Amino acid sequence: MRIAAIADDYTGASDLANTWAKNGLVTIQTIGIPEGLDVSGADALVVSFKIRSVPAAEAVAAAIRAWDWLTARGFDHVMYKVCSTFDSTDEGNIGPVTDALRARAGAALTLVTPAFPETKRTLYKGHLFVEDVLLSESPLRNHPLNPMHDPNLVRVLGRQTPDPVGLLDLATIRAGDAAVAARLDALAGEGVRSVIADAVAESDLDVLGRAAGAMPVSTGASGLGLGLARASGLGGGAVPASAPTTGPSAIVVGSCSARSLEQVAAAEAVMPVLRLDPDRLVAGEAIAEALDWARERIKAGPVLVAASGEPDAVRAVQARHGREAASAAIEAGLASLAEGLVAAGVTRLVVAGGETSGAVVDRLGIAGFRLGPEIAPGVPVLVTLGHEPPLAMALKSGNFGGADFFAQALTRL
Ligand SMILES: Nc1ncnc2c1ncn2[C@@H]1O[C@H](COP(=O)(O)OP(=O)(O)O)[C@@H](O)[C@H]1O
Ligand SMILES: O=C(O)[C@@H](O)C(=O)COP(=O)(O)O
Repeated sequence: MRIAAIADDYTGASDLANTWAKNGLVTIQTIGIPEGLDVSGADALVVSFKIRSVPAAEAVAAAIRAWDWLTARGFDHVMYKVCSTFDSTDEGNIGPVTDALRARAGAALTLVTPAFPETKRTLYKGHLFVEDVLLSESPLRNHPLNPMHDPNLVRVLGRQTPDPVGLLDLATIRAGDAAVAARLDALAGEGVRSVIADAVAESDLDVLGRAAGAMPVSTGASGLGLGLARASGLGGGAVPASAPTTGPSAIVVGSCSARSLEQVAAAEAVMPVLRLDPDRLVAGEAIAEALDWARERIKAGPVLVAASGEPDAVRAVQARHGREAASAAIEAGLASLAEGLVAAGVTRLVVAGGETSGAVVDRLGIAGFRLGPEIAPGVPVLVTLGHEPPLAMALKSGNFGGADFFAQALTRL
């Protein structure tokens, strides 16, 4: 079974590609549909889009294009990679894309689970836990673009799709493959189209990987990816080797997630850190000065530039400028900054934040990545394909990595 994924953001794509690569699948992460890239040697392909927060019709159109491209090239199963914290709004895009891919594949059901036990995202009776608390009590309640206030994913997904959503509960999963198959048949008979699946341990994801792998499409995060990898029968490839690059390094942070804020604070002890004024960023100012500041320092060592703010400050910025406008302007500013840093010789670049990574990678015109070793669960070293000179990068999801992630990442790039 050759497996592929359509990822709704670039950090999430690198997280899944990391799971597949470290399980021995030869994996390539592409940016969009890889028209000009040779991917023939890959067991597994992750096509990255920036479609988590765009209008649903746009997300559906991109996903369907990728589905057609992947299935025409012999991929047997395609997973829609969403966030392990189910980041989405009532308008989508998890429901609309899941429905559209199911219809395109002619499938009766889609299994949906964001569980990722390695990073402490678990699902019980349809309720998503992030570490020790429900999703709605986790820092995700303050996300700048998709604040998550409801931990019951049957309900959350139910608001994103006209079709009934069912639950495959842990007891059935623990009863094994036959019990799961019987329950899925019963749910399909009741008219259910999307099934939220519990999972607390990786062994639950082995069962779900086998069930999902028997269908053409699924929706999930790295945990389901692990189950699919194990079910695929592939996995003989070498675990990615370290590929240290020399040259100046920099870190660009647009994530406002609690973990990223902690990591920026920790970096202050070990490298120069510049915190940007978000109002000036929205006004299109501040980047030229930030670039001058960074250029003066990168020959001596790494620098970090952050736009990030605490939840109250982010809400205030959004109230002044509008949520979408503020996000788009800040992302564009950070993309210009990254472009300037690479032009100034930076070859080792860490970007924190999914939307931010999308904006930066697009601006740099990167076609895809080969996978390097894991830095922290969910965050691998990425080596650019089709960029001269090659860059060593890490795209850090908002809530991943320990407090010292940034310093740690630079020792691996
Ligand atoms: N100080 C700020 N005020 C308002 N929005 C901000 C600020 N700093 C960054 N942002 C925006 O917040 C969003 C963070 O999302 P993202 O990059 O996906 O991070 P995460 O991975 O943590 O979700 C981006 O759109 C970014 O431009
Ligand atoms: O599944 C996950 O948690 C990550 O892969 C992911 O998608 C995180 O998104 P961002 O926090 O927006 O980077």
